[in-house]
Amino acid sequence: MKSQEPVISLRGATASLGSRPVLRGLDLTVERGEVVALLGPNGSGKSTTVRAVIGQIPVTSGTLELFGKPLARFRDWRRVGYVPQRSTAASGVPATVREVVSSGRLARARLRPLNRADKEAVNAAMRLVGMESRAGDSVNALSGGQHQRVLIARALAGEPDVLIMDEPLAGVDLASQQVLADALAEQTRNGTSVLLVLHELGPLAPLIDRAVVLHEGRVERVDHPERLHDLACHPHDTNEADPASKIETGLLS
Ligand SMILES: Nc1ncnc2c1ncn2[C@@H]1O[C@H](COP(=O)(O)OP(=O)(O)OP(=O)(O)O)[C@@H](O)[C@H]1O
Repeated sequence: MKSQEPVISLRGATASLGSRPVLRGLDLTVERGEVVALLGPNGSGKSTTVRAVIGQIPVTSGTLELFGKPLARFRDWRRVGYVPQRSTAASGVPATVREVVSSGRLARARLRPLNRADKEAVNAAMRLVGMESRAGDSVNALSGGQHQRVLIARALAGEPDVLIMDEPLAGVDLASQQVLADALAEQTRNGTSVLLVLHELGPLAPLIDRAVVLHEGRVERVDHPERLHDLACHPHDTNEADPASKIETGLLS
């Protein structure tokens, strides 16, 4: 692979849910080592975009490439870590935190028992999100924010080259948000690329290289997060005629 090839490349992508067209010609690129936030109002297609990228929703026209390969030929899923939109790690299954996080290592271990390197990666992932002391606890005994930490640790345990996360901070208290922001900062320092859906930039703002704002299944605007942050905090600085002024009306809240 050439190093210039983007980690994720969507060109003119369209996708539908049932009979409803949701992505309507979406262009999105995540370069190596880049952190890209997807923003936009409810229903603009953010979740659909990330689910299309991981192959859960078919792209009906346009192109989608991962690490320079068309999705249909992409096999190296261990390079991809995915944290779905808020769900619980538990689902009634009596698993411990360590077991759930270890499941994120399976694609790397390929059915052989976890070796020492695998176990170290699992411990490191739990440590990174501040859950190492809860390793032996049942995930059924965790709070919502702790579940979210475990799901992120599960994705990190596979040591992915790209992390794709759908609203990773939803329902997470401020202290946990900061723990997760620090964990992600550590990952990105190591060169991991990130695509994440956010409603608020919050403590992740300093990590984000590019914010992509969707509207009705297309990219409405691409900007540096500081500019969006300024608009959200000082909406009166914006010009009514400027499409940027739309940013204040709930795109970041
Ligand atoms: N299963 C489904 N069948 C039909 N339409 C759906 C389905 N799921 C979602 N949609 C519609 O697809 C559109 C895009 O949804 P999507 O979840 O991608 O938006 P989003 O930007 O992630 O929204 P949110 O901020 O609310 O999470 C919405 O109009 C939604 O109503």
